[in-house]
Amino acid sequence: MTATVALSGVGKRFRTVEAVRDVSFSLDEGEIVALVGHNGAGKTTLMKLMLGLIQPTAGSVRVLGEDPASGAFAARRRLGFLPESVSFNTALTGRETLAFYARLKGEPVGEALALLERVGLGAAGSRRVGTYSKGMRQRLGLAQALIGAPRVLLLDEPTTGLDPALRQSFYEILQELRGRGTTILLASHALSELEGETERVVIMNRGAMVADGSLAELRRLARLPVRVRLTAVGGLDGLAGRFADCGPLQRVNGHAVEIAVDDARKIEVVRRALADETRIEDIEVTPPSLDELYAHFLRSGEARP
Ligand SMILES: Nc1ncnc2c1ncn2[C@@H]1O[C@H](COP(=O)(O)OP(=O)(O)OP(=O)(O)O)[C@@H](O)[C@H]1O
Repeated sequence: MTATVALSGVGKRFRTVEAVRDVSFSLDEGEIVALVGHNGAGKTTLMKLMLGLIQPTAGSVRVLGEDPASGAFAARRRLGFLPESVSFNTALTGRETLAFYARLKGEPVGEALALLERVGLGAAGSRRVGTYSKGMRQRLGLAQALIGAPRVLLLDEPTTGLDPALRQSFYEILQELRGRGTTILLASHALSELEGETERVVIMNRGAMVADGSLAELRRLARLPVRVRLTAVGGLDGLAGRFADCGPLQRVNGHAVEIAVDDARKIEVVRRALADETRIEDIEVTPPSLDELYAHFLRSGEARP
């Protein structure tokens, strides 16, 4: 894998605010990485550093092998950015807007206009942006970010304002870009929707990185319990007692219990439940969600000195 973005010991201070401190990670070609953290955690600051809009006060930032804050940052054309709040000139049409950004980037206008179709705005291309819905403006923002087939795409809360169907097609576009080797960094608060879309997650807390890994790695590190839900035929008579030694157990309703088991013991619990097949009619095993992992790593980050 080739690293497209490399951060090493990066810090950024705005007067008294330490927005980012000692952050190191690198992003590879063809990966979608979620950047998550509470408001003010430093996500946008990291993106601005990668774009070269601001300079780090410590450490180094390299994007496509160059320093983005240097005046001669030739790789800027290979970078796409969708800011958190997209604001366009409302008097221009969608087509005029994309043509404007294409010229600004020195890219062929025709190719940029084809992106309107790609984000589902083909039919609305000749309408003024002032008449667009929030979701349409967001898609125009994505089309703008895709001009010039960027090798690195930085998206700041891109799915805000998109309905579920649009969100789905938005992630389809990202998966396609990933397949072509684009690096995608996606800052978001929408943890549950990220779960199926990204393999790797970087968690920020008050300017510091508190976790970086695939969901599987984060689950292994966090050692949070897996939930095993057993649904019994008839009542719960004796069921709680038979699984009491497996972990904390909660009644869900008159037919089901949920046991929080160590990952290492889940198979044993499932086997035991299967051996009870005359009584157990359903078994559901749920690993810790990204929401739970996020809360865990924020807590453990807070616990650090
Ligand atoms: N130009 C600036 N001047 C002073 N402080 C700033 C500046 N930009 C960011 N900050 C501060 O740096 C910290 C990190 O801000 P940043 O915008 O990176 O957070 P974020 O994780 O993107 O938050 P959100 O989820 O709300 O977008 C915050 O405390 C913010 O107030």
